[in-house]
Amino acid sequence: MNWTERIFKLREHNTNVRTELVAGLTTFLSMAYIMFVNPSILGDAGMPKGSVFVATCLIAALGSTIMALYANYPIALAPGMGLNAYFAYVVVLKMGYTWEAALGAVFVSGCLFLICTMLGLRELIIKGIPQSIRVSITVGLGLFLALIALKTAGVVAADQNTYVTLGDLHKPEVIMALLGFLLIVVLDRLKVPGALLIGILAVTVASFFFGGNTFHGIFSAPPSIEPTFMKLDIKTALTTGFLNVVLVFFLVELFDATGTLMGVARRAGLLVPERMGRFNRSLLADSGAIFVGSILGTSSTTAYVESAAGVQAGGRTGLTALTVAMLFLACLFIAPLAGVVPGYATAPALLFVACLMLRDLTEVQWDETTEAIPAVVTALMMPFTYSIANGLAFGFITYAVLKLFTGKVKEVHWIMWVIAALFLFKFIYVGGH
Ligand SMILES: Nc1ncnc2[nH]cnc12
Repeated sequence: MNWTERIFKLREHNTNVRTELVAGLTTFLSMAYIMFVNPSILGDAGMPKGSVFVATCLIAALGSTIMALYANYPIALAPGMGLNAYFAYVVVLKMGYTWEAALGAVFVSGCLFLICTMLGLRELIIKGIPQSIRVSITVGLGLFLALIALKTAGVVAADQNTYVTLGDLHKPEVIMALLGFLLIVVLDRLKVPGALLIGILAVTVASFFFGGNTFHGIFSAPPSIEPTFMKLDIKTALTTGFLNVVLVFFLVELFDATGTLMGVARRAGLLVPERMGRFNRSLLADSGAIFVGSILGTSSTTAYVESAAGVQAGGRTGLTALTVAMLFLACLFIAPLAGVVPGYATAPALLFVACLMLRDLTEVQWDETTEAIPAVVTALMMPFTYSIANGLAFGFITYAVLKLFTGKVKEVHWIMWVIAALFLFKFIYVGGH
């Protein structure tokens, strides 16, 4: 038996090395933007961009490797969008803390997160989440992905009066993205292997002819990680004034990662009773990555919803995540090549996956509004607040309140009351952030 079969049990999962590699490449291409976006966002907080680039690649590689080898899950990790913006624009630029102190807060929240996971608190929370909200997590992730994709493709644009509006459909990027989307749907329907990857590469090739894309070479030496390595300020992070920052990091990390893991694992058919041991391992893998990331010099690492693209391409085991890890590692040296895939080339793949994730809406109990409304609220608030954790927070609170006032208190697991109260307290005390 070869090593891939021994470690990842490919046959048991009805998959093979080729499918897993294609799935890994698909997920990687869908999330590679973080290598460039994260340094840009954290750079706004005064962090050295080159160093953040190295930290981002290293923690994505390390986190995804742990997920691959320890949990055998096809889910990749990287510093999450949302929390990086909170880190830079709220904690550093608005509240006036140093980025070193903000890294310290990520470290402390990561430790809390790991302790919480090891004590089995996360499992308890997951068991207490009602079926309707579980379903809506996948749907909400789908809507969240759709928004990211449509915005990246330029199909949806910001508007001062209406928040969102139609983008400029005459732009070559938008047209290429829309054609790429149709190409992926057709190829997938015709069961062509690697449909998503073909779509991404086709738009990338077209971008050289119609989008003004240029080639900047293949290799480059990585910058030094020294400016952010071990620069975290834990002392400030432990002061009382910093408590709410740590609390926000902790709650968003907890529910963002848990929601993503549940949603993507469910789509991969891995959230079944006989495979729950692996799910519990996946929870440990992502909590460990957060505080290691803060030591390297990046905001909170989380399971990536873009992994759903690889799952759609057939990825079912850790070999998919290991492929992503190796590609992130390689990117330390081939950043110019990775940078050649434009956002509007990966957006069609994400939009396609997003559409498929809405299928779970059929599982909502539509004739029982105390189940259906919290489910819809959860799903809607994810894209509309640009946060998976906020979607869950609104869903939990709505669920608890509706059950309380309709005489259905007994249907609610005690942990749901605790979480709903905690989120209510957070919204009242900390407000929107
Ligand atoms: N915060 C986040 N959670 C899940 N997937 C993501 N992909 C990018 N940012 C993410």
